[in-house]
Amino acid sequence: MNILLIGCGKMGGAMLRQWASNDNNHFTVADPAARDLPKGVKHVSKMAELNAAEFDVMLIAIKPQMIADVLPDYAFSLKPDGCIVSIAAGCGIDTIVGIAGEKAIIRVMPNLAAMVGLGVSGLYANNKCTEQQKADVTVLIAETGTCIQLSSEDEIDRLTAISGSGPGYIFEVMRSYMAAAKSMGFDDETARTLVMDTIAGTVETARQSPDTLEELRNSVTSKNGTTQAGLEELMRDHKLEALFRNTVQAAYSRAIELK
Ligand SMILES: NC(=O)C1=CN([C@@H]2O[C@H](COP(=O)(O)OP(=O)(O)OC[C@H]3O[C@@H](n4cnc5c(N)ncnc54)[C@H](OP(=O)(O)O)[C@@H]3O)[C@@H](O)[C@H]2O)C=CC1
Ligand SMILES: O=C(O)[C@@H]1CCC=N1
Repeated sequence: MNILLIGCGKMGGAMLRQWASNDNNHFTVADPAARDLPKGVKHVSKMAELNAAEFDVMLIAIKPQMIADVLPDYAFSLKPDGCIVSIAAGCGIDTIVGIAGEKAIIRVMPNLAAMVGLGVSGLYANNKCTEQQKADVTVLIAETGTCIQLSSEDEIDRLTAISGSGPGYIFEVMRSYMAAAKSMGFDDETARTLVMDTIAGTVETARQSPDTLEELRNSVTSKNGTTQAGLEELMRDHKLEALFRNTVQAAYSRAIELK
């Protein structure tokens, strides 16, 4: 497929790094700021430099607030049977239709772990998309990690609040955990290793185990031991659960505002 990537910042760039290693597709990046693009990727700074080229897929990876300004310039470079894929948070299919007209449109919500091929994305296609388009875009997204098919657009906004923004929450949890390790006297490097290896090992243990997370947590917790003492603080008044619920609700509300 001939793919135009509009916006190649943190997220578009992360996905492009995975895609560029596969020769099946040809990429053109439209982004005035793009630097150090992978070998074989074409670059334009503005629409006029496309020289009337047409694309099978136009992938929108600019900030949602910019779409109304930027997309009209590029909308004509989509082939008549082409497909628009948007990874923008919130920005709904109706908004894209309002700018680009009735088209095959797929919303995808990836996350930053796509950078290392361990992303998780949700995908929702409108009813103008053919089965072939859905299959082609699913294969493309699956090159960056897990791809989950969604049956309503609202699910994309809810998934954004969990996995799209998720790496941001987890980086902050890691940062706080590491600050706690440093307060115990560990230097920066040791604290980082202790926290990252504990989290990576815990995730892998959970992946490989048939047990529930509650059972796994209990298997660490000796009666009257150290973990019990720590968890009594962490779980006091269910504050952690409430904090996560409020966190994802705030992110979901923002996705709705961005529509
Ligand atoms: N970051 C993330 O983890 C995730 C982001 N997303 C979505 O991805 C989209 C991009 O986010 P993110 O990558 O974080 O943002 P970035 O700001 O890193 O990337 C956007 C890129 O678009 C460029 N740009 C600005 N104006 C234009 C233009 N007129 N034409 C082409 N490109 C332009 C920007 O350049 P400049 O910097 O010079 O303005 C930048 O390189 C958003 O819609 C966001 O909702 C989705 C999931 C996860
Ligand atoms: O914060 C944002 O709006 C984007 C969408 C999900 C992650 N980053």
